[in-house]
Amino acid sequence: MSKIIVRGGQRLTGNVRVSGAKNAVLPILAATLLASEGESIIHDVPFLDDVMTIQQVLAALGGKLTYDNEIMRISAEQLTSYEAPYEWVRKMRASFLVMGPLLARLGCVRISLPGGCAIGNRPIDQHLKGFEALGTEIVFGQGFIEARSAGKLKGAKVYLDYASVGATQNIMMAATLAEGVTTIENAAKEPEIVDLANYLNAMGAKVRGAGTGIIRIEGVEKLKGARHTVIPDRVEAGTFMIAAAITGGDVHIEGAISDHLTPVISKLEEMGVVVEETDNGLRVTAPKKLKSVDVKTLPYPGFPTDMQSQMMALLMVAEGTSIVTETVFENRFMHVEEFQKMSAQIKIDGRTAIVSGSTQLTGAKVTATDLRAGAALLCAGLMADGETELTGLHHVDRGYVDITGKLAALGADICRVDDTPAPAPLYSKVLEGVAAALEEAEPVIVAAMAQEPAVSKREKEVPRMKAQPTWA
Ligand SMILES: CC(=O)N[C@H]1[C@@H](OP(=O)(O)OP(=O)(O)OC[C@H]2O[C@@H](n3ccc(=O)[nH]c3=O)[C@H](O)[C@@H]2O)O[C@H](CO)[C@@H](O)[C@@H]1O
Ligand SMILES: C=C(OP(=O)(O)O)C(=O)O
Repeated sequence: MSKIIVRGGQRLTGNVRVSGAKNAVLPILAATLLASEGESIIHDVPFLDDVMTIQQVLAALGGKLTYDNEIMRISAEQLTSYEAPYEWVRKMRASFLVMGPLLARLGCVRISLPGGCAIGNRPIDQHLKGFEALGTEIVFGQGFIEARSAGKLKGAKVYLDYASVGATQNIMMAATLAEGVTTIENAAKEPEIVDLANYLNAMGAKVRGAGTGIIRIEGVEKLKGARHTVIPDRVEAGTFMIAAAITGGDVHIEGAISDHLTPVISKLEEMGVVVEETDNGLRVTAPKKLKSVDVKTLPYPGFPTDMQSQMMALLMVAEGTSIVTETVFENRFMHVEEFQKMSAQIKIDGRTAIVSGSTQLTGAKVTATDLRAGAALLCAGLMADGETELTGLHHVDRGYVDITGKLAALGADICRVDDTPAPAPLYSKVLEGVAAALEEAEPVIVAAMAQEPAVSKREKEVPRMKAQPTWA
């Protein structure tokens, strides 16, 4: 079983570069499916398992992709399937974001119900409500959904009952090619929504108001591939801010955008941490003793739920008692049991956790119960007495680029032990192998194609769906 081993007690110092944002790049890669012409070139694409997953989904739909040096090139001119396969969609919730683009491009989609971190029920009713308002008929199968529209989608007014990030993104993408104007009311305001809107507009879309509660999308005839650079990951940046603070360190977080981190910065400052803006990031300096604070997670610009567990790690060592309230996901305290193995004093009462501070944490064998929980346990391990051994690394690999290497470069006593080679490099080797094999086989394939009868040639020129919708 792969594990990360951290020995606590090292003060972190130095510079760490933040990678492109997972939660921005995934919807942007889904949106590349909207381009019926030209190639999209996406910069700062982080090397993450989730990125590999969406890459598989796009390839299964007919997208042609290359990925090198954090740059992904995608051509989706000829989609060959309307079906997002179960094997990939079950792995990651964000795969569901191909539904909007496929409806907009093809007028039909078959998609499995999404998986992802088990932090709550995570329904998709708001996504579907939006698609229905745009003129889509939706049928539920066993574990999957089929949806179709009788022609182009039609612009409509959509009011979201909850400012859902994913629903806002999915509906926004679907509306870009709809006839007429769509407004999304009570839209999510996260920076990742703004980043997606910027990319869509670069493709030729007309999206206004992203980052506010009302987004207006005027449908256009078609979209073209575009070049875009993904925003830095505010959750990764926030995680390193906590890592710096918990060790009483002095760390420069290169690429961190202060505006995206306002709630995290203000809570850290209340605790006594000094956060200074620099030309290209944030410098975090922490005193030895920190004060307790209360934290309540909320949609942006409130305190992010994706930073709740890391913040809790810090509160465990601050002086005094803190109250943490999780309002976004109903089951996002699973890390508490793991923290308790490290001697944390935390009581849970419904959606509230009461954290007693000034704890001398002790190293233990712990498991990442979700992506952010894994990072939070590493933060706790950085100042625990003795050795902490973290397993469940498949969660961490979904969303952090080489967190072990980055922490080690800041002075942490940390290492990763993989039974099998780490999944990401292995994957790239497979891709390299496939690319090399294809290159070698190309003359043979071309020759074989030239000998095929005329009827097959015609089929090749007209991209066909792999399967037909049940109503076709
Ligand atoms: C890939 C990605 O970007 N993931 C982020 C995204 O997830 P995601 O887009 O799934 O989060 P949402 O904003 O949709 O979910 C927030 C809340 O809305 C509820 N809800 C959502 C959709 C719906 O149709 N009905 C409904 O009731 C959810 O159950 C949850 O309680 O935003 C979350 C909230 O900031 C983050 O924690 C995730 O890291
Ligand atoms: C919950 C998260 O991701 P996802 O929505 O993909 O499960 C996260 O990034 O913390």
